[in-house]
Amino acid sequence: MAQEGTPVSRRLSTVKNIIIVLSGKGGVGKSSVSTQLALNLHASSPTARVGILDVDLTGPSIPRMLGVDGQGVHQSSDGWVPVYADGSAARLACMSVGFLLKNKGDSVVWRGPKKNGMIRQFLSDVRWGDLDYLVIDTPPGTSDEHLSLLEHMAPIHSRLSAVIVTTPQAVALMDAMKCLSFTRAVNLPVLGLIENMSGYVCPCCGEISNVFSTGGGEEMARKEGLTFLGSLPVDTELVTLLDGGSPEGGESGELVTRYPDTPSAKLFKGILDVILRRLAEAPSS
Ligand SMILES: Nc1ncnc2c1ncn2[C@@H]1O[C@H](COP(=O)(O)OP(=O)(O)OP(=O)(O)O)[C@@H](O)[C@H]1O
Ligand code: SF4
Repeated sequence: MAQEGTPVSRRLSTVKNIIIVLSGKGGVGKSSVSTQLALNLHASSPTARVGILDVDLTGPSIPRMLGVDGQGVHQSSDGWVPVYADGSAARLACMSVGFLLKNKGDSVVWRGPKKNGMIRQFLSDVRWGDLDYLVIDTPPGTSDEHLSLLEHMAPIHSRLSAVIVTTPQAVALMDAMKCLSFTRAVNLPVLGLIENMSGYVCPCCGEISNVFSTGGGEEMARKEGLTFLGSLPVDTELVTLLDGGSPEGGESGELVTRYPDTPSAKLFKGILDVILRRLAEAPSS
């Protein structure tokens, strides 16, 4: 097929759905939502094959959240072999610039063309194999990385969709609006909006208290004609799991087995149901 002619489109021809996770503002929990989305998609069926690609080049956090940051990718004759976060099951593949840095904690200071080249390489050189879903975690805002991603994936645009993450605060919502305008400008379908850090799960009794404002995301979704995917409260169990990795990195598969017991996992199931329904409605390539 003519549209499958670029190295990126050829490599991603075995990927059924590509979900780009966006946020207007930094620190609203985009990477934790990307990680949870990948974990929930992985758990959605015993055969689901999921990839997660971290293109937050200057602040890659997915390897740490998945508990695999001590590991490295290696080069095969057919490209980079991703790191599997579910151990020998090998159904949850992860690729991040974090695996390529010499020292943990090193940061990447690259100009636009180098970032663009790295993103192209991530999209064309990773040996994902057959995937039902590829989740892409992006930097906050709408930057060179977002434009590069969309440019390289233009031939497979019909398989792309986005999820927008915000917190309930007015300043985050304003930035989420900018993000939404970006998706409209580049004609990227939005599956819906998630309001993260919406209320607080009490570590003693598990009750959700609305200590901060909540509902702003839902209100924005209603006004803008977006699907509201759901709210996720501040969950101390989740943060311990995602941020508490050992200095050497965690055991592969550990997060996959521990995550389902968190309050967030139970709430994310509802969000996943809506995402899967929305994906089924969307026209496929
Ligand atoms: N619902 C939540 N409950 C508790 N902690 C959370 C929640 N969501 C995110 N966090 C924590 O908040 C911090 C920031 O989250 P995260 O890195 O996912 O944000 P981000 O939007 O991807 O940030 P960046 O701007 O660096 O890309 C992390 O320590 C994460 O574990
Ligand atoms: S929700 Fe409030 S009252 Fe209930 S256990 Fe937690 S802190 Fe105590």
